[in-house]
Amino acid sequence: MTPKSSAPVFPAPVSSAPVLSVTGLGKAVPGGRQLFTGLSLAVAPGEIVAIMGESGVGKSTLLNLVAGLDTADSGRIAIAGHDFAALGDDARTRLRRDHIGFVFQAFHILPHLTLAQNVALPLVLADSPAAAALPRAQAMMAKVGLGDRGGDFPAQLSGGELQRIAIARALIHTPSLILADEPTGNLDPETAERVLALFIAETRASGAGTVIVTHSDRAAAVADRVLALGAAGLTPR
Ligand SMILES: Nc1ncnc2c1ncn2[C@@H]1O[C@H](COP(=O)(O)OP(=O)(O)OP(=O)(O)O)[C@@H](O)[C@H]1O
Repeated sequence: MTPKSSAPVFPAPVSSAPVLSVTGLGKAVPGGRQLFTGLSLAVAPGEIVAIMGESGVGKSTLLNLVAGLDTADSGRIAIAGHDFAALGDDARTRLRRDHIGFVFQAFHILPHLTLAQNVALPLVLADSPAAAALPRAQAMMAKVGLGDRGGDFPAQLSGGELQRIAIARALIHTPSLILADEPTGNLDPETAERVLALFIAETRASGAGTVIVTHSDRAAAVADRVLALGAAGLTPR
């Protein structure tokens, strides 16, 4: 009989290295106006950072740059220690797919897929077989209170329900970094409050670093840090 090991069981190491590191970022809009220059930001694992600022100041542009969906004029962006600029197109796509969860209006739920298939998509794109991905998607949908809707299609859902699906999809592949652009935009105040509470609870449970771009004081109030984007760059609010 094998003796029972007395070796201690160590918890997974907790790394405080930033999941997002932005250094000296500069971006001008195509017309030439400088949106920001020398902008820096570090987000630790498990940290929730809200970015606020006037309309047109460049919040969504910053999020798109961090997501690798737009290219900066200067500076450096690293996700989970990987520098975007050092990677080719395929590796950059892979980094985005594996390490980032998106709650973006532009990342619409696909209308021709069932809700479970939509939620499973990040796993399938990361080469997980559908047979394994779908049960995980169902479990994630249950967490956001939509466990019985997996076979439905997006057109059958309300705005708040769709936003919950977007949250489930953003979290299913346990990303290191979650990027959310107005996660409660377009929702009535009561639904916005519920979706926000769910989003924060799930984000906290996942341990991912999170950046939320928002105009909502309610959303900012649940963040660990609130930064204002303006002419002086990112400043504490
Ligand atoms: N492709 C583009 N061509 C020209 N200008 C652009 C382009 N994309 C964004 N802009 C401009 O860049 C500026 C910043 O836009 P962005 O969407 O990042 O602002 P924002 O702070 O997120 O605004 P809002 O709070 O209204 O969503 C705006 O003035 C916008 O018109």
